[in-house]
Amino acid sequence: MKLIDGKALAETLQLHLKDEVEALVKKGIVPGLVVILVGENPASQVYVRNKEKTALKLGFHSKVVRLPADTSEADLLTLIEEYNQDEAWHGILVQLPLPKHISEEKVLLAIDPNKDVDGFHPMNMGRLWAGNPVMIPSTPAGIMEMFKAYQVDLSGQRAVVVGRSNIVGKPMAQLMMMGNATVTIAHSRTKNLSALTKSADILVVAIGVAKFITADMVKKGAVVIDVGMNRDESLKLCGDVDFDEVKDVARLITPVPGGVGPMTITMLMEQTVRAAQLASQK
Ligand SMILES: NC(=O)C1=CN([C@@H]2O[C@H](COP(=O)(O)OP(=O)(O)OC[C@H]3O[C@@H](n4cnc5c(N)ncnc54)[C@H](OP(=O)(O)O)[C@@H]3O)[C@@H](O)[C@H]2O)C=CC1
Ligand SMILES: Nc1nc(=O)c2c([nH]1)NC[C@@H]1CN(c3ccc(C(=O)N[C@@H](CCC(=O)O)C(=O)O)cc3)C=[N+]21
Repeated sequence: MKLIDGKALAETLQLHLKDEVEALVKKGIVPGLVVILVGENPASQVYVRNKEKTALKLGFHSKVVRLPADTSEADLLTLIEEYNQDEAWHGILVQLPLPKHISEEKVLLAIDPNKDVDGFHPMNMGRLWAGNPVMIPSTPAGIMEMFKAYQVDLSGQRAVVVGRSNIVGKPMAQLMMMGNATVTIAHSRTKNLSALTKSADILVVAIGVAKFITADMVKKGAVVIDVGMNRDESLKLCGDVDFDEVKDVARLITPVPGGVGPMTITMLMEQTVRAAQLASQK
């Protein structure tokens, strides 16, 4: 077994990004990322803090807008429109999940697709599925970077994605299909899931169930990517894959923490730099 070190790869990529930011700053453009967080979800607080830290480290213009949980949908939409109009901000990210009284669909539609560094706007989702992506969701984008760095050739491989969310599972499947893998998407209604996962050369798991994937569900020599962010019995951070078991079966495997998470943040920063570059070419 070999570890896919997402933390180290993220740091390497961030060094390159820093150079790109410096080049932009010389041209008078400072990449700007605004993160909007509604409510007090504790996990969201951690992620948002990590994003803010990284943005500042890279020399971005960065801001986190923290709004109370009872913020109205109308007020949030108005705020998004203000950031859409303001040229100082190249990326706008509204942290998910949102409180129940706010429509996620309306909020995602309100973000200018050119500033949608998450790639969650239906326009960007459509472009991705049409095979001409502009903004790519950062978690699957980070996983594709891991494949590149660890020379995982997807072509002709059998890939299985467990989880069908719009933010991870679906875009992940499409990106691997674009890399010429043969992709199957599994979910909570999939029958005989373990036979399916065991057939995978590449297994990506994004379900949010602690240590769900056990060694008997994995093919010997598979590449296993664990997107999950859960707490185990002792409240320790853990993934959807039972790492201690599966590491002896897999050829390559990502840890949690230190795997997909740091790559997600890095790709978000990269998309913001790209959004700033695109805006400067207009
Ligand atoms: N590291 C990172 O950067 C990121 C980590 N995450 C983490 O990844 C996990 C998934 O997130 P997200 O994609 O938003 O998840 P969602 O909760 O939106 O979706 C979960 C998906 O998993 C499926 N699922 C749930 N239980 C099972 C099961 N027992 N067997 C098979 N499929 C199942 C669901 O199926 P169905 O559709 O049938 O309900 C659904 O498609 C979470 O732990 C989240 O915290 C998320 C984003 C980024
Ligand atoms: N609009 C939006 N965009 C997102 O990109 C988005 C979102 N909403 N909602 C929630 C998910 C989750 N997510 C993570 C980001 C970083 C880590 C991360 O940094 N993880 C560290 C550990 C963090 C810790 O210590 O808890 C690691 O895995 O090593 C994890 C998860 C982004 N998401």
